Amino acid sequence: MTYIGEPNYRHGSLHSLGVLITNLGTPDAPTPQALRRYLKEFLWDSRVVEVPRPVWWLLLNGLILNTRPRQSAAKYARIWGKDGSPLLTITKAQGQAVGRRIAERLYGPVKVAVAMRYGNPSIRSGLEELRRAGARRILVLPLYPQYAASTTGSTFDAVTRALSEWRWVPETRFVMGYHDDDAYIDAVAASIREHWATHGRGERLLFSFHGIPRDYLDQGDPYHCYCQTTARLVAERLELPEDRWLVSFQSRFGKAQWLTPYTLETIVGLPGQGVKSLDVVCPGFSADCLETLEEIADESREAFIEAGGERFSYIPSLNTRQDHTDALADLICRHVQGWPEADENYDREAQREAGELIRARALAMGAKN
Ligand SMILES: C=CC1=C(C)c2cc3[nH]c(cc4nc(cc5[nH]c(cc1n2)c(C)c5CCC(=O)O)C(CCC(=O)O)=C4C)c(C)c3C=C
Ligand SMILES: [Fe+2]
Ligand SMILES: [Fe+2]
Repeated sequence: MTYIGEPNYRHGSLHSLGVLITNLGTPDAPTPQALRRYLKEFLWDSRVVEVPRPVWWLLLNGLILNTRPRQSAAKYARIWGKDGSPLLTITKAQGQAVGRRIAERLYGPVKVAVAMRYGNPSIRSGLEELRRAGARRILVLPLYPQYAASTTGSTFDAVTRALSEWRWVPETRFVMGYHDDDAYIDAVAASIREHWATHGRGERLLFSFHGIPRDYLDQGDPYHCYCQTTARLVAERLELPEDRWLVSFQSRFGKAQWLTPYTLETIVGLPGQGVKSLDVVCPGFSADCLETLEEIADESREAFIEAGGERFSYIPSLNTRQDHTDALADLICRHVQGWPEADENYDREAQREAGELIRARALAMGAKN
């Protein structure tokens, strides 16, 4: 085994704090070939599909990867922007905005890198970017407000797997979720209030979260609980009566039972109950992506209107809203507490001088740098 090392390390180098901001990932292009590559990596993750490997290998390679890439590519083509996949473009912009905000708030040097759990830029390349910037302490922030083993847990696996190949393993911390974080809840509530002020208010507000198999909840995954808590807290902030809001779960994959009620069934059932205007918000997605732009804003809207609904309004994800950036920056600043770069007594000049001294001593003792 050869570990990734620091052959050119200069004694006394100024160490920095690294922040790795991650999201799920997206194909490189809206084509069947790119989708095949992306789905192969994504759906082979045993945190995502827990079916025994030999059975799943046959199903995935014999059936799913021969049909789904084409269908999904057509959906991606509908939302693809001039700079690529919205999920990637938005996550990169979030990384830059959060980087600027934490550089103002932290005392020592800090580097932010953006990475995707599947596809590009990979977790490995994001960590490498941080290593090159001298990050000896790394905070990982997966942009999933509600912890799920299949998202946050899987990101933990990928990060620790990559770091296990490093010679000099950095101090590492993870943000495992922020479903009830005050600033996050406030930002979601503010985005809804602003949407209502501009577009008017529907008779009901539906909180739609990505689903997971029902069995994962039964095995102890806290995701379902966290989604319910987020929705309740936002509804409380908005002072919405109980009968004005609902929670549902979207994007079911495969034949097994997933978390219910299903979003599509809920949406098409509402006009029959007399609900003709509906607002939908997806607080589990920190960036707009296929699941919000295509499945909710397009497909679900059509289904609602076809079922007799009159007005359907999708409330965008928090994306690069200032209050979202501030909430994420605040989360980072709280999680790096106790690390020197976050300490108000951190003195950049003193660190640099100490570095010079160490380097001079190392040279005097015959080290090569
Ligand atoms: C926000 C949290 C998410 C959870 C939880 C989640 C679980 C989960 N997803 C699949 C299968 C697919 N998801 C796909 C797309 C997708 N999923 C999320 C987020 C969560 N997934 C996002 C943000 C996206 C969009 C990515 C983008 O490029 O815009 C897809 C790919 C698209 C498709 O072919 O339909 C699949 C497949 C499972 C099986 C699962 C839990 C076990
Ligand atoms: Fe998903
Ligand atoms: Fe629960």
